[in-house]
Amino acid sequence: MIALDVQNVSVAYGGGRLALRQATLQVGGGSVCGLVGMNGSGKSTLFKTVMGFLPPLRGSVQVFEQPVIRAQKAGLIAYVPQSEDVDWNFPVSVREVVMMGRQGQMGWLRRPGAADHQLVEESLERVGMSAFAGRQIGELSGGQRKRAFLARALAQEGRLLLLDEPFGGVDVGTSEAIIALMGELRREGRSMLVSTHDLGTLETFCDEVALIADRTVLLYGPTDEVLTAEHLAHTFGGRSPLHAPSTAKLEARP
Ligand SMILES: Nc1ncnc2c1ncn2[C@@H]1O[C@H](COP(=O)(O)OP(=O)(O)OP(=O)(O)O)[C@@H](O)[C@H]1O
Repeated sequence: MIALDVQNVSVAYGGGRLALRQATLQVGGGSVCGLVGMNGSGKSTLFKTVMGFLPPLRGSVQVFEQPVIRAQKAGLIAYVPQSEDVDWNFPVSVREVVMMGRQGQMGWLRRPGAADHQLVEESLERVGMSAFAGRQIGELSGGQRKRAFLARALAQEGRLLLLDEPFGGVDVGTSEAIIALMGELRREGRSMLVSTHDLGTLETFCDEVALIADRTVLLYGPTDEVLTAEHLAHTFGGRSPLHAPSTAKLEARP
């Protein structure tokens, strides 16, 4: 089954110029897909579109064969935002952030039950943040902040995880811990779309890679087919698209 199916999606912020132009991308069920491109190429916009924050002007987005809004309501999509997109002064503790991951499942009026509390503690434990659970989120290091939001995504139990630059501003140890966690999640059958500038580690954790430049997806498919010097030169040289995404089109996995 295809976890994420983005077809010819165009998006603009506030009716301005297009921030995504006819982007097409698929992520296979149970796969980890790296999303690679320069600053301003459209990675965060793609995440926001898949989250349903930005409605496409054209094209369609489906998550596990459901429209985004329905997939969102069903709690299928978990999002780990870029650190820049979080208000770190917000007066909330790490534990409270992680509990926010349960909100969709609880509904707005229900209070968390024992199972919710247990899942929050397990998620904190899994990312090594139990000792920091009571801390205000602004009082964390860069790596701890990433871990806190990863724990929120775990608590949510989403089947598709969107990780926007999980390695930004973290040390080698934290990067390795995040990669190990992604491996565990993949073995659990979760699918991931992971934006990163860290080209060196892509091959270690990605089944698939999507290259994005000038606000559209140039190419996506199996890591070894996509991640060539020539393709990367096109992506980072800002030149025109190589060829249609279908050349390295993903085979659907069971
Ligand atoms: N809130 C916004 N309002 C208007 N335009 C925006 C907004 N956010 C991003 N854009 C524009 O949309 C395009 C894609 O930006 P986006 O933030 O998706 O890139 P990115 O690949 O995530 O970049 P980075 O690697 O720097 O995070 C850019 O041209 C950018 O200037």
